[in-house]
Amino acid sequence: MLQLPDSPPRMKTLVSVDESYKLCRHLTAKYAKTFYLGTLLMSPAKRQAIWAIYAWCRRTDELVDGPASAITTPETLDLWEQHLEAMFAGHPKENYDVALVDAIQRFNLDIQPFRDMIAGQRMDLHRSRYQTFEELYLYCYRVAGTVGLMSTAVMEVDNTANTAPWHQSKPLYIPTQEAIALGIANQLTNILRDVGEDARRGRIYIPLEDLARFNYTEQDFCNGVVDERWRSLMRFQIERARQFYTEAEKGITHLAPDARWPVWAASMLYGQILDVIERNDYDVFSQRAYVPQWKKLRTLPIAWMRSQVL
Ligand SMILES: CC(C)=CCC/C(C)=C/CC/C(C)=C/CC/C(C)=C/[C@@H]1[C@@H](COP(=O)(O)OP(=O)(O)O)[C@]1(C)CC/C=C(\C)CC/C=C(\C)CCC=C(C)C
Ligand SMILES: [Mn+2]
Repeated sequence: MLQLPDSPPRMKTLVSVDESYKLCRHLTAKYAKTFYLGTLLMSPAKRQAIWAIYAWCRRTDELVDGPASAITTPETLDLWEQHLEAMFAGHPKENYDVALVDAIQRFNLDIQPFRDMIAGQRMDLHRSRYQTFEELYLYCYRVAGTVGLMSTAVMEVDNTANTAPWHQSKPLYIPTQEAIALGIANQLTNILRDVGEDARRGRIYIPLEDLARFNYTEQDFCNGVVDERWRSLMRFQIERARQFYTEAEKGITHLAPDARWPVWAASMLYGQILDVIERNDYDVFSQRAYVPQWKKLRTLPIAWMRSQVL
């Protein structure tokens, strides 16, 4: 269980940078098999930084979603935000933070996406319904689009085109919108995969305006009704998520060459969850869409090909 300590001791002795990266690596490997696989395709410095970011994001999410979430209050998140400010000032408070402080300095990370992520977790404290897609989009930007921004800063953009004389008039393209789009696509996928789990916790992330459009009620949702209305509604949601994957994938070619394969892999692997939902005939209430390991491994060479030619 991940938990924020009530009041950290003043002069706590923390682990070394290497030890801290190891902790972050273990956490990533344990909680995020798909992302972990993607990070193994990166250069050592980049993969370590992504583990540190992952660990911070996961621990932030656990505050509102984990086993001890019942005792999380807005003040808990205020304290978490103070720890964040301290990290960006170079002062880690906990063992996991040591690696993130190192990554912040190495990659000159911006604090704003981290603050926005906390704002997204605050939404989970007091909201369990979204009326429109615009409202859901803001939530998705905060909890996931921000991860795209954090990760892009680590993976770096391709600046080779700008150093070649024949490209000098071409401005450096930073694929910010595409990075956010991949975060949104992943989060929409998460939402569709976790419908059953969220319904049991009284949460509906699918916009209520979409439920109404397909004549499907909140009561149907809470009862886990899978019928033609639900299938049409899910087809619509899946199509929307895929549009974000398509937008995101156009940006991959603008990333540094060594980052393209892991990002193609992460995008394709996460997108396959949508294929499984379709194969399960859209029943996300009683079964969890799961991509088997052998299928994930089979995807890696295809992702590599795309990273070379697209
Ligand atoms: C130009 C271009 C395409 C650049 C690529 C940018 C890029 C790498 C984008 C990826 C963005 C990404 C991995 C987003 C993750 C979204 C996500 C899964 C968010 C989860 C939120 C809350 O959901 P929920 O509570 O419903 O989910 P659980 O059931 O609890 O899982 C999060 C849990 C918020 C916290 C996010 C994470 C823990 C994931 C962080 C992931 C990374 C840092 C890994 C990035 C991976 C690679 C391979 C670069
Ligand atoms: Mn969560």
